[in-house]
Amino acid sequence: MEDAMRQYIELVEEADPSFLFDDDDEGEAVAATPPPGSATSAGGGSIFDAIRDGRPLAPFLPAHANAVDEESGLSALHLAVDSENEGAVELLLAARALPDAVDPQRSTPLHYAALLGSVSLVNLLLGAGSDPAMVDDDGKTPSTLAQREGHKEVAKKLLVALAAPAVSDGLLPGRLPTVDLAAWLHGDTDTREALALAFDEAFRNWGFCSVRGYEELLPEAVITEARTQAVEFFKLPVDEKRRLARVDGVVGYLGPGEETVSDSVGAEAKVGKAQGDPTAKPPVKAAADPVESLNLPAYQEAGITWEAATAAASCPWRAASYLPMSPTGFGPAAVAYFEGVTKLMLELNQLMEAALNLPRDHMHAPFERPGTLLRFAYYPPQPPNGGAASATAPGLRYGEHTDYDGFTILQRDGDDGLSGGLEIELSDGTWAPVPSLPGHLTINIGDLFARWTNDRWRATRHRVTLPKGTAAAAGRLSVVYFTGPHPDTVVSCLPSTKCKCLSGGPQYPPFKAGDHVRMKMLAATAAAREGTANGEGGTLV
Ligand SMILES: O=C(O)CCC(=O)C(=O)O
Ligand SMILES: [Fe+2]
Repeated sequence: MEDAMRQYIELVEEADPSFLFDDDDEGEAVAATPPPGSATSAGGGSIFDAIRDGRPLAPFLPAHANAVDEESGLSALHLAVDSENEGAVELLLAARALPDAVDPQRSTPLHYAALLGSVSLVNLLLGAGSDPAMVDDDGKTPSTLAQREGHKEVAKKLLVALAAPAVSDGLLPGRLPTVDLAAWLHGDTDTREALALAFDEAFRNWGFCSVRGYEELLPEAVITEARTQAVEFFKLPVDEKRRLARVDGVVGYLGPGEETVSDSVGAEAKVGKAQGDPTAKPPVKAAADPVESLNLPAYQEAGITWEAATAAASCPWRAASYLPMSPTGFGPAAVAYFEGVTKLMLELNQLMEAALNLPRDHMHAPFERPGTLLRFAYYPPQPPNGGAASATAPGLRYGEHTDYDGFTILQRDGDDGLSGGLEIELSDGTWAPVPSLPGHLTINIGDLFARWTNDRWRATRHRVTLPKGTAAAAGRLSVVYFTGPHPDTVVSCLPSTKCKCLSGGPQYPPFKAGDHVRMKMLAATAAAREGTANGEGGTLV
């Protein structure tokens, strides 16, 4: 095994979850700021001259560790890396030079090291906490540059670092593991192997990851159009939206308070592990969720025959009365989104096959006619004190829950690097925000995948909190694609040595995908149907 890979595995094994997602600084570029005074020493010349000439840096440190050359806009660290002066790089980092200073093109020292293809410089910088996810003005990460230049070893190291939680000294803020789909689609065998490994570790440790590089499957313009149309839809008078409520009150339009997602926790207990499910926790006390949603399912309603969802023409909810007449653009925009995000799902399934060493195309048959649900969720503005959030769960927009099915592909507000309220439960029971970054989707898995993988992968509990202060006055839109196999699929432990089913370990009894998902959906909407929710409830058609 490659050294980089071994190091990565060691890092992941040592990682402490409690440091993940402490994302105050997530994604922020740290501008290289010159220290007060000049970067010139009495000893002659500047720190930049000393680096260029290979002279001792001691007279300039630590005072000028973050000096910026006025002419070029480069930090001392940029220059030291560019000069391949490892000694200077070490001294600067030890003197607390900012590892992610940016030059006028927003390139970091790690971009420089990647372009040079220097393994040792990349190691030094990553070790000092350089962020491999930083993008320059051209939207390139260091790993993209290394790949472009044919520096395979460096590219692989950076890809693995990108997907791994930042652990360095355990005190630095962590980040959501990130998987670059473009690298998966176009990378060589080594690259794909590294990504599959990272994918497995992400779901094994956190149950969540971030995905980028999906543009060729799901273009940004399609996302924007779907979001724009959905926002217009939710502005419609409530009577008009209610026309899209469905007879069973489980899918279609659900008004504010008609869902209590935390009621779904534990609803799957009936299909629990024969030996007892050690991860099952008692259901949390339910409060109706102040959210309204339009849910476009592939299969849930009796009487609707499921047709192949990968072909837009036969998408089951397209011809049915699921879609609003107004705004007129919403239907086509939803179909375009559905097509793109379904392609994305199929790639994630292939990553899953590689990650779990499953036979190639193992996921193909169950997903040929997948049981998906496309959900547009709108969290209306709330008064700053938490208003409509109920007394039992003040400050929540969407209660604690695990998702029900396969991959959840979440597109949410947030070009600001903030979480927008999404939080996950860490293994010590504390909650941590999940940063949302431009050009990234958040992926997590639901209980069905956790069971299918015999709990190798985690269905992590999460919730949406109400932002504090005036931010609560802004509405919030999420576009969520719940993926899953055809409802008739019998789910029993995947034939992967990684899932320990082949060796006869404890397993869940087989269950039907559709039964499981349906049970959870019914549980989440039961209170509204029975008229006990504290929301306004609604007349179902
Ligand atoms: O809106 C979000 O950020 C998350 C929504 C969610 O967890 C869900 O719809 O299952
Ligand atoms: Fe969720």
